[in-house]
Amino acid sequence: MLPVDQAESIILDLIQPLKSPSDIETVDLQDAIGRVLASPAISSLDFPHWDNSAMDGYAVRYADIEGCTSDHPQTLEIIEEIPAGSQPQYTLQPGEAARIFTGACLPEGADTIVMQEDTQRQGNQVKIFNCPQPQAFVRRQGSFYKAGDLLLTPGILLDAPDIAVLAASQCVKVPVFRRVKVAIFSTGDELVTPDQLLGPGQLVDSNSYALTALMFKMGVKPINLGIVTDDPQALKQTISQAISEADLVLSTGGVSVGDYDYIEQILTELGGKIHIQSVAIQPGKPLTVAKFPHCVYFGLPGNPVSALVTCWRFILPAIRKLSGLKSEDYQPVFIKARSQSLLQSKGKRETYLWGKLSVINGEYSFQLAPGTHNSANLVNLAQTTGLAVLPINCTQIQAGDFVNVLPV
Ligand SMILES: Nc1nc2c(c(=O)[nH]1)N[C@H]1C(S)=C(S)[C@@H](COP(=O)(O)OP(=O)(O)OC[C@H]3O[C@@H](n4cnc5c(N)ncnc54)[C@H](O)[C@@H]3O)O[C@H]1N2
Ligand code: MOO
Ligand SMILES: [Mg+2]
Repeated sequence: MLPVDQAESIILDLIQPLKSPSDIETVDLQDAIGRVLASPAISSLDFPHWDNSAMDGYAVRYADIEGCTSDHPQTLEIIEEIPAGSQPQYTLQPGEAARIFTGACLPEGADTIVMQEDTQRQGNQVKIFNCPQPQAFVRRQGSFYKAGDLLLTPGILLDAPDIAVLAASQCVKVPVFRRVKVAIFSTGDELVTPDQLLGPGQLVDSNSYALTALMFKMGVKPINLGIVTDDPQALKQTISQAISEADLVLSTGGVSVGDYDYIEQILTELGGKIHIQSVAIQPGKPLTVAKFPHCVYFGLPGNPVSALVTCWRFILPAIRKLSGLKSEDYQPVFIKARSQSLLQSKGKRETYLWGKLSVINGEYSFQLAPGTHNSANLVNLAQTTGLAVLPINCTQIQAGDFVNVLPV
């Protein structure tokens, strides 16, 4: 049994991120949310695009108003009005001001903005009662960003602020990495689909639904291959199809030591190189990982909790790496949270207990799911938002103590 951290590095080493030109596609800006940027974004525009006002008020020459106060106001002649989106017509001369609004271009000759609240207008004149700092409220062209500099680095997950940046730089077609393709199927003679009648000894396939849902959430393209019986021929056919169509394959079941557990044998027959056979993780021990030339195969355990836990712990970082995300964004992140109850483990394998990660009084808190913690019990897995991790040899974490939690 491999320790969990070793299994994690083996898996991440097997994953080659998308990077070839054929892995890049162009999407419309409004479809780029949640995608990974594939090329540097560089704008030909300065930000701000021109010197402009940060306030509604008056554009002035600082030298004209220096030292003025409410007792000794300065009076200036208003020569024009500049709303946002218009082009100033005049150059300010000594003793002149321009009425200006937030976002409007600064006229030539002006260097400072006086906010409206510090002024009083009288016809074509304005009295200035308070002298701001020189250059006050002037947003200089290029002071946020200079045209030609790097705006967004490749390998970032595009979120709402990034979309705003791309929109502002008029990037309407965005180069992104293609969606990762993940084939999913469940194995087992006992399995039926949720809409089928349940016969004696049968069980509903929940794994392929859980994994497909998780893949949708990750923004990958799931290829759902349904249920395959514990028949070596049928399995071989589905596995061949899966490894030819997908970047990653997730199957569940058939990876333990039972007479009907054929996955590892078939992977070997098909030319896969087995890198992992079992991991010291509870639940999820018989995780099987094999490498094919263009695909990594994950044989996840059939027990529903084992399937999801191994997926959360190992597959999601692998998908993030494959998607083209940078190292700091694909590694799993654990949060120290105060456990609300006693956490227990047999101590033999790194143990993952499911529950709710939340913030209570400004502090992360872990609430263990009530009921049986058994890899076959998916009922109390509902609404899980975190997995508390008890390292090997740690048999207890007391209520009120801190525990590492993997948010899921
Ligand atoms: N002698 C041993 N037996 C087992 C060991 C072991 O070390 N020695 N390991 C146990 C552990 S731990 C796990 S985990 C399971 C893994 O078994 P498999 O991956 O071979 O999965 P199956 O045997 O096919 O099924 C296990 C269990 O899960 C149910 N199942 C399967 N597929 C689904 C599905 N799609 N949706 C819902 N439930 C599913 C299946 O009916 C079984 O109950 O092996 C232990 N045995
Ligand atoms: O590894 Mo199994 O998942 O303990 O039941
Ligand atoms: Mg089995």
